[in-house]
Amino acid sequence: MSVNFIATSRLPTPWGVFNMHGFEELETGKDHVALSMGDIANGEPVLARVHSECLTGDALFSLRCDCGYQLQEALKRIAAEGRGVLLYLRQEGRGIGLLNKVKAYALQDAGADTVEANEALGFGADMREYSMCQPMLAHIGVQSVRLMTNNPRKVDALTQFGVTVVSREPIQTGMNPHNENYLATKAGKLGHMMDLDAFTQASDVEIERTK
Ligand SMILES: Nc1nc2c(ncn2[C@@H]2O[C@H](COP(=O)(O)OP(=O)(O)OP(=O)(O)O)[C@@H](O)[C@H]2O)c(=O)[nH]1
Ligand SMILES: [Zn+2]
Repeated sequence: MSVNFIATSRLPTPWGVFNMHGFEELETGKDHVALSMGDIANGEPVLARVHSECLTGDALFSLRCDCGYQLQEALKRIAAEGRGVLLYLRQEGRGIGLLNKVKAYALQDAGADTVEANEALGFGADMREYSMCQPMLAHIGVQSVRLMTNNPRKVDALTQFGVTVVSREPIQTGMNPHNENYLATKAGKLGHMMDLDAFTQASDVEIERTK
């Protein structure tokens, strides 16, 4: 996928000030952003997260998944190193879109797991693609990454599309009673490498409110 670079701005966050780089996919018009911090163009491998949009988890505080927790954790780790990059990709619902994800959640409320729900709607378990990542990273000078992910298929897909992944760094956080089954399905059916005992839990206060 070719991308057009649009502009760079500052993005202050609770963990530090990032640079936000906006891109547009030429073929689809979809927009994506990269958040960066520090000297990412000096040739040293860059701590990186390739994060797929999850409106419910990233912005609406949903406890159904671990996305919002991973997003915060990635930004915190980058800020702690003072150097890194996060690609925020607009591939909501593993690529099926927001409203289809709401339909999938409705099927999950009735007993399906995350993979069965996608398949019942006529989609594959994971419809994302990563061809925009290499050109986005190249534009901001990143040559290789230490990728924060539990998903080995993401490492393979990025590698296939020309991104040099020198290592994988686990990012296990935000487990709570609402997403235990979801995380177990990711580990069991989607091949995520997760040690369910090593997860950081969402705080007791957050869980208490949802009983
Ligand atoms: N279709 C569908 N998409 C979901 C569901 N829960 C989360 N998502 C989407 O899944 C994407 C995140 O993918 P995950 O499978 O959680 O994790 P990953 O990106 O593959 O792997 P990590 O790098 O380890 O986080 C986001 O686009 C979410 O919107 C669900 O139940 N159904
Ligand atoms: Zn999510």
